[in-house]
Formats: sequence, C-alpha cells, structure tokens
Amino acid sequence: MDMRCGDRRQDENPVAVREFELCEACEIVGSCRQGIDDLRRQADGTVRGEIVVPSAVAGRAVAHGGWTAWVFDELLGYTANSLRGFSVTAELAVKYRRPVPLGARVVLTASGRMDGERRRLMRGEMRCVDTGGLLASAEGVWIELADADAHYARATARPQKTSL
Ligand SMILES: CCCCCCCCCC(=O)SCCNC(=O)CCNC(=O)[C@H](O)C(C)(C)COP(=O)(O)OP(=O)(O)OC[C@H]1O[C@@H](n2cnc3c(N)ncnc32)[C@H](O)[C@@H]1OP(=O)(O)O
Repeated sequence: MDMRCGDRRQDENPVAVREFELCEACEIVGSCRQGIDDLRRQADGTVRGEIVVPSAVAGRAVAHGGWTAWVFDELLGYTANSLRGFSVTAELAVKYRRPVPLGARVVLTASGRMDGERRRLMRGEMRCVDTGGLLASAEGVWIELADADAHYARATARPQKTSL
C-alpha cells in the first residue's frame, strides 16, 4: 500500500512501554508530555524509539518546531546519559527537513560518543516509519556534571545580582 508520512494507521496504537525515567514535570502528570513512551538501547549502543506525533503539539497544521527540538533534547539526553553519568544539554542544533505531520508514527534514533572527560557529542534523527523519509536531524553537546547536587543547588538558589 502506498503511504505518505502522516497517513494514520488505524491498526496500530502508540507503544505503551517506557524504559526510561520521566523528567520531574512529567512525573507529576504521570506520562511523557512529549509523547515519548519508549526508547531502547540497541545492541550496537544506539538508542531507538517510535512515537506517534501528538495532535496537541500542532503549530500550524503540523508539529511545532519547538516540540521537535524538545524531542531531540530528550532523545539525545537520554542517549548521552546511557554512555556514563548524568549530563546536561550544552548545545543543540536541529535541522528541520520536512514538516512533521500530526498523528504520524515516527522513528527516533540517536547515537553519541565521549569526547574527552566530560563532553559527549550526540546526534539523532527523526524519520517517518512508513516511508523512511528524514523529517529532522539534530546534533548536540552534552556535558557531564562534575557535581550534580551543587549544580542544582546553585541553579535553584534565590537569584543574586552577582550570580551570573
Ligand atoms: C531524572 C531522569 C530524567 C531526567 C531528564 C531531564 C534531564 C534534563 C536535562 C536538561 O534539560 S539540561 C537543561 C539545559 N541545560 C542547562 O541548563 C545547562 C546550562 N549550562 C551549564 O550549566 C554549564 O554551562 C555546563 C554544566 C554545561 C558546563 O559548565 P561547567 O562549568 O561544568 O563546564 P566547564 O566550563 O568547566 O567545561 C567543562 C568541559 O565542557 C566543555 N564545554 C562546556 N560548555 C560547552 C559547550 N557549550 N559546548 C562544548 N563544550 C562545552 C568545556 O570546554 C570543558 O571541556 P574540557 O573538559 O575538554 O576542557
């Protein structure tokens, strides 16, 4: 059957199993607000997941670009953290190749490598499951926190004029 990305397949439901922790705000609502329910580390070290683009992320008829960037932040961050200890986003660059249709099932893939002690260089892709067409790609840098407790204590302390 000829399918375009965005054709909805009635016979499939979104994957229901999630194998990674939710972020704090998603914990409160009890589900991933981006719609990412499942990401799995493959034998070759890459990470893969499939999601259905939620209709709630519409910008104008298709997914909002901010949602796509947010998905890559989560995808690449999860992959970065699967390499070693906890790291945070330092840089993220997204290339938007095609509009991302609402309701489309997309496949997310990501990989990365250490670059020195604390830096990880990450990349990922979002493709249409049905056509394999590239919708968006991203590259980014994640930095392992030297002291996560101190990092968040500083960041959540009452702002001071001299803090930045
Ligand atoms: C609970 C489970 C689920 C959790 C999911 C939620 C996870 C959410 C994660 C996030 O959303 S992160 C939020 C967005 N990101 C941030 O808020 C990070 C803000 N930036 C910082 O806090 C600091 O800039 C950062 C920690 C990234 C670096 O500060 P540091 O003072 O620790 O780094 P430093 O300057 O000592 O540099 C350490 C290394 O990183 C490199 N580096 C730092 N910033 C870089 C950059 N932007 N690009 C490339 N390299 C960078 C730097 O060159 C150096 O390399 P070398 O070790 O090789 O010398």
